[in-house]
Amino acid sequence: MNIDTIKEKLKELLDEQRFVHSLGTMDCAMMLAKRFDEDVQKAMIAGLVHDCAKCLKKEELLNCAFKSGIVIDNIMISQPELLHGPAGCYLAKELFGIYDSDILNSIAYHTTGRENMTKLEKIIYVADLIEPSRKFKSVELIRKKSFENLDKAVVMAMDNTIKYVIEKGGLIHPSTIFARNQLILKESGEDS
Ligand SMILES: Nc1ncnc2c1ncn2[C@@H]1O[C@H](COP(=O)(O)OP(=O)(O)O)[C@@H](O)[C@H]1O
Repeated sequence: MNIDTIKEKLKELLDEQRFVHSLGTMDCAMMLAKRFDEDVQKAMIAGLVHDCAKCLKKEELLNCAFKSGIVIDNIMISQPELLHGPAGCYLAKELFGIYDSDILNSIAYHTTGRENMTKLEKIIYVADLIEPSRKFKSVELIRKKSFENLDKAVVMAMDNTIKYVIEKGGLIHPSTIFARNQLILKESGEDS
């Protein structure tokens, strides 16, 4: 499926604001892919499709998440906003005919991140947070960092999300903690 066909189909699945966010994420993913020598087409598709399950009702969300093949844990069940990544991975295959595992994993893990993230997974994780319609306080700092050092930008993005979830009194998904620790250890040269 080409990008224009994906856009048309995606428009039917998402509300206006989420569709605009998806186009913004696609553009940022494209720029980051060029900057960090990643496959631009893959980055654009992953950025465009990453939130395709965002507007599903809870029952459908659970159903698609369980069919994705991604391990669905108790934290995800008790915070269902964490299910749209895995559910999106399933829909990406079913509705958009996407079978590239790096694209599918970038969609599946775009909310939590995980240990050993690929370059594409990091690009989608960051692009989701820095796209132009995002307006939170430290967004400009993360935008700037994302074109200088992708790993540091992922850590900054995780810090921002972790603080936000804590302020809401929510549970932090452990994959985010593992991913963040790994990237910080790598940066300080203590991961080997
Ligand atoms: N690592 C995490 N652990 C727990 N909850 C999270 C985590 N990351 C994000 N969330 C929650 O999931 C929601 C959806 O995340 P995300 O898809 O990144 O945001 P958005 O819906 O703004 O695109 C966030 O608003 C937050 O409440």
